[in-house]
Amino acid sequence: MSDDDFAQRPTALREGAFAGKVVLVSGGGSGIGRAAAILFARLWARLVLCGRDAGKLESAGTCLARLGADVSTHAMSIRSPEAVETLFAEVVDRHGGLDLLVNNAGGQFAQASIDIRPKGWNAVVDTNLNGTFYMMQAAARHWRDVARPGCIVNVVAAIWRGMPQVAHTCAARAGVVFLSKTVATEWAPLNIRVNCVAPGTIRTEGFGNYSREARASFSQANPTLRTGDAWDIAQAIAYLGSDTAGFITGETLNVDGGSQNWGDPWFLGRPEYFELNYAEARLPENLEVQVQ
Ligand SMILES: CCC/C=C/C(=O)SCCNC(=O)CCNC(=O)[C@H](O)C(C)(C)COP(=O)([O-])OP(=O)([O-])OC[C@H]1O[C@@H](n2cnc3c(N)ncnc32)[C@H](O)[C@@H]1OP(=O)([O-])[O-]
Ligand SMILES: NC(=O)C1=CN([C@@H]2O[C@H](COP(=O)(O)OP(=O)(O)OC[C@H]3O[C@@H](n4cnc5c(N)ncnc54)[C@H](OP(=O)(O)O)[C@@H]3O)[C@@H](O)[C@H]2O)C=CC1
Repeated sequence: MSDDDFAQRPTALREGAFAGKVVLVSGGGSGIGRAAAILFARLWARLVLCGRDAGKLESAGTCLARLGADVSTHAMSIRSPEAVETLFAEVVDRHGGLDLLVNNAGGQFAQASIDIRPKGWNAVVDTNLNGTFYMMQAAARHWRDVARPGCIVNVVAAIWRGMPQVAHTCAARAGVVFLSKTVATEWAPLNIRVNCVAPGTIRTEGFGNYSREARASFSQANPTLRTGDAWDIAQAIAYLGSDTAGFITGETLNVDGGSQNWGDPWFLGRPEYFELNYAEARLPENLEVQVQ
């Protein structure tokens, strides 16, 4: 899907639903974050994008400005608590405050958990769990200090049956889900809602990090036997971030084509051990009798 497609795709959300609201999307330069930013621009939000790669952010910023959005871009890493603090100071300075934080930045590399080294484990947990927490905490402190309501949507993953070959990200995303449930209660008195969206396999630029075999498994990893696209996730994010979802907090919305129930994505390809061969399967003797 291209920017132009996302600028045209139908959406259930009301035009102007985010008029006057400031929305911060981390990882807004590509994939799901970029699609979400385009949707928010179409709903009249003012936008803040952050990510590490200034070039990606600039390109997304140009696209959003073309759609008429007031947008600022900030090259930084969510892994640095100091950079997060600076980001929020810049947002307040430039936009006067924040209404919705979309924690979409994240990622991982595929590796058997038995081989993951401490630096790699820490890099993934630091981005997906710690970085997400720094952003959530900075947003909550801002809303507490200015006595205004706020809303957070965290993009996690469909972790419910484990994620073989990306154990680090599975552990980190599980952390974010339960962190979200926890602070949804703690921060309710501050009028802050906190929810998650759990994507299944969604074809984005991020797929380029995986082998052809892995990508083939992604497209058959749910009962619909296809991948989702960034617009599917963008709409779920916008719904949970909107006033329409005002009575929803501490929830995780799965947008996964049913992968919770059936399907197995393999980030390095399916190991031979898991290749099923019903024709040659040996049946237990008593079952053999019933079958005859
Ligand atoms: C559910 C369906 C599908 C889901 C799809 C998506 O999510 S798509 C969307 C998601 N998009 C993405 O996932 C985008 C890509 N992912 C990222 O950018 C990740 O955030 C990151 C953590 C890999 C980069 O963090 P960073 O900048 O800190 O990385 P760094 O380069 O400095 O490495 C630090 C250490 O990590 C280790 N290590 C790293 N790579 C590999 C590897 N291939 N192999 C083995 N190990 C690897 C290594 O120990 C390395 O240290 P070393 O040995 O080099 O001294
Ligand atoms: N596509 C899929 O199938 C699924 C995706 N997800 C998750 O959805 C989110 C979006 O992924 P997707 O759009 O597919 O892939 P992308 O790789 O396009 O998006 C990841 C984004 O995160 C940003 N990012 C990564 N690390 C940091 C950091 N330390 N600080 C700031 N920004 C960072 C990247 O920007 P930059 O490079 O500029 O830093 C990039 O824009 C990710 O969290 C991903 O893991 C979850 C399940 C499935």
